[in-house]
Amino acid sequence: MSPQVSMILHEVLRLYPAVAMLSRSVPEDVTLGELLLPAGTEVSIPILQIHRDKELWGEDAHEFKPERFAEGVSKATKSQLTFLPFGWGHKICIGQNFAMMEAKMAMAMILKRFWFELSPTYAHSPYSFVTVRPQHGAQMILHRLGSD
Ligand code: HEM
Repeated sequence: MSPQVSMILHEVLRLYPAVAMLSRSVPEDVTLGELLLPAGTEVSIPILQIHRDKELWGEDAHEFKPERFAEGVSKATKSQLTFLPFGWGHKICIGQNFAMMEAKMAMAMILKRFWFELSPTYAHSPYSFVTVRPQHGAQMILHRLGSD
């Protein structure tokens, strides 16, 4: 499948990361720059805020622009840890490659048979309840290809 699909999926995961916030607990005293984190400290990693930070992503951080990822994730992030839809480190999502492949296959199967558009009943209201999801669902209208 074309690289454009990966770019689109990455941009969707940037704006709407399924997991909005991660936490880690510090097992032993750690010094981060001038900061001392004593053992037992809970650290939150605000993925959603990092993904939408204008200092990191530019003034258009809230806009849907898949072309940011035209040259891959490391170019888009300037090799910084600013794109974390699957987490990072030793607990990184074990299913990330599978999930990307699955999404591309599902897309290919749909696009082979249909074109689709958002239903006028759709109200854009993403919210985070365990995972980030559309609060009122995502109603689509599917048109069978070649039927009109
Ligand atoms: C778009 C789809 C998915 C997203 C956005 C996602 C995201 C995440 C995130 C953020 C974490 C936490 C990583 C961390 O703490 O650094 C995680 C962990 C995990 N994910 Fe996924 N995931 C997805 C799909 C999947 C799939 C398809 C599987 C299995 C087939 C899977 C299996 C796991 C497992 C087992 C962990 C725990 C890893 C550990 O604690 O060592 N995920 N995922």
